[in-house]
Amino acid sequence: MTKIKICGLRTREDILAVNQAKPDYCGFIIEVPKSRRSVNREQVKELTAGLCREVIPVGVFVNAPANLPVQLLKEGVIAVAQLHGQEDEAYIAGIRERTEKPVIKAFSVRSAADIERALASSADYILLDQGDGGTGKCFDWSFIPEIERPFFLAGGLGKDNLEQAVRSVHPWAVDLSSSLEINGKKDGDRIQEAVSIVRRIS
Ligand SMILES: O=C(O)c1ccccc1NCC(=O)[C@H](O)[C@H](O)COP(=O)(O)O
Repeated sequence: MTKIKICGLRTREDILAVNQAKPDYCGFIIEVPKSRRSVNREQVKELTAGLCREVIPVGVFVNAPANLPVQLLKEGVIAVAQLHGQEDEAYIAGIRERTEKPVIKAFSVRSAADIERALASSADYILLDQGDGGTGKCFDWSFIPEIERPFFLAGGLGKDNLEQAVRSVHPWAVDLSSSLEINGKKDGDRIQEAVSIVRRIS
């Protein structure tokens, strides 16, 4: 069954919405000043405290000092670290050794070579995305070959292309953010609709 991650949660209303819709994962953009979805470590602690147990909390980081994801993983505030910057193999290895928790490494796809680079990653999961993350835009899925390892597909996914993405690209998980927002805020009905689409077709 294809898994679904809802990313960029910021408020208690967002938590109530995912508790109801029950995606497999939810994501928090943590201390990324350039993102309007950024939350600080205290906020993410408060938010995840209200999260139901079935939904796995993922911390999304961009070139953060490694102590930030390590501390939050060790405290159990997040269960998975998603690295969305230029973190290298040594950084990934360090987090895994220090925490024994899973790591998702995101790659921006502009060519088939970017996919090759992603496939060589030692991370537990790779995430194929457009641009810097949270852009609401798709990349060209025709770059994606048959992939044996589990991967997240992200970038511009929404109700109009979710079914096509699952059926044609066969990702292990889909990751959505922008299309689930109205005026910059997550919308509970859109979250529910996206989860229902994925549950129905997988
Ligand atoms: O969402 C952000 O603002 C963001 C900022 C910096 C790094 C990553 C970010 N988002 C990561 C995600 O996992 C998004 O869900 C993913 O890129 C898909 O986004 P969208 O195209 O908006 O559905």
